[in-house]
Amino acid sequence: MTLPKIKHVRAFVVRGGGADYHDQGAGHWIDDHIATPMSRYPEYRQSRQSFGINVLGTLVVEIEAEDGTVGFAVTTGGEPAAFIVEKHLARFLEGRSPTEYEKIWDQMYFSTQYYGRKGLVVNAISGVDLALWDLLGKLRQEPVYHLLGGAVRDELQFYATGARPDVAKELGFIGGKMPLHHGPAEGAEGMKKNIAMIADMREKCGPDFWLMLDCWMALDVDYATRLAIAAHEHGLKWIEEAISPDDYWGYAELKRNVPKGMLVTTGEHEATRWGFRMLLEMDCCDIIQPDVGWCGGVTELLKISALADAHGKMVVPHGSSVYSYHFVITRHNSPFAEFLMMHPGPTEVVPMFHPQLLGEPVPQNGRMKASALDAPGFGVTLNPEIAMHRPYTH
Ligand SMILES: C[C@H](O)[C@H](O)CC(=O)C(=O)O
Ligand SMILES: [Mg+2]
Repeated sequence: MTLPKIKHVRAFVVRGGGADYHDQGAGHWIDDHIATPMSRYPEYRQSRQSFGINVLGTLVVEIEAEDGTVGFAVTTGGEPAAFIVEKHLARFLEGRSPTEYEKIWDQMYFSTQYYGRKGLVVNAISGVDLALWDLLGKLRQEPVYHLLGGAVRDELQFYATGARPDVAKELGFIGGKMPLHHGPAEGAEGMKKNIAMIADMREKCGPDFWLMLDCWMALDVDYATRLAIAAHEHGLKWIEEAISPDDYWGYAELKRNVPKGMLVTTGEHEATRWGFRMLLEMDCCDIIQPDVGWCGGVTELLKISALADAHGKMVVPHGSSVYSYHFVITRHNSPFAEFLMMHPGPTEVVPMFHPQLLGEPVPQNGRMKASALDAPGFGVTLNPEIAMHRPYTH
């Protein structure tokens, strides 16, 4: 079957939540004194928005085929990513068949390598790649997870990320990952408060519920080691992204230092097979957590995942809603998925990328049937009510 060629690629910017899930209103748990690498500066400690965590906004990529079918995806990257998509990447797609995703990825990556390799540029590449898979699914009238090899289980099971693991337990999730609030600059007092929070949640959640801690790159190896040892007493399952993603050596040391049975996880700010090869070969962690909207898209995640499998490691993607669900359901080494609680409390399950997507499935009682993913492509549509801005054209 010959598919119609790609006619046009467009990039838009959207504000207010969605794929840029840190772009929330005042009082949201996700912006409440969470430890970051910027916490060493008192003026940027109380709120992550104060240092610009939400400065970019969401990138929307649309890819239109000659027959009028449109594939789309959302990720972060905002206006600078829109520039890269329109002015640089679009040329590698227009006039080509959507089946050529390998060659297209290769050309996007190597043409931008002199200023790219990670971060924003790979965000932009990921957005294009996901929009391409969405288009391919829509043209073939199949969900993306069928194109990736089909489901290896009947349903997904989820842990929840948010400030209320106790509520997550009541909502049926298998575990709760909470944000760390105080970094090394807040000294012994901050450490005491961090431990008290874990102890309090253990008390509220009972002995068996998984409890995890997200440190968002805020710590150093010494602090992370002391925190892990103290948290072990309260049954912490994993310590996540404890130090800088550039410090592979530090992660290897931390993994050797943590108490037996505690897992070290990282990777949401890592990109491409080459970045993850560093984490895997240096034995930096037990679980890798690529974000499919940031690591290079589905095309790259398949390679990262195969590499992890060969190293006997799990892949539990970071957030990323349907883009993660369609992948996780197809892989044995992705036995569960993350659900980022975007309710401000967070006391209710709301769609992760609300309000940008329509038809976005959510877990019920911590689970989601594979059949919830059966619509063509990634199975979602762009909400026509959101204000989209196209800053560049080509
Ligand atoms: C809660 C974390 O600080 C961050 O906002 C989300 C994250 O890293 C995760 O879901 O993992
Ligand atoms: Mg994280």
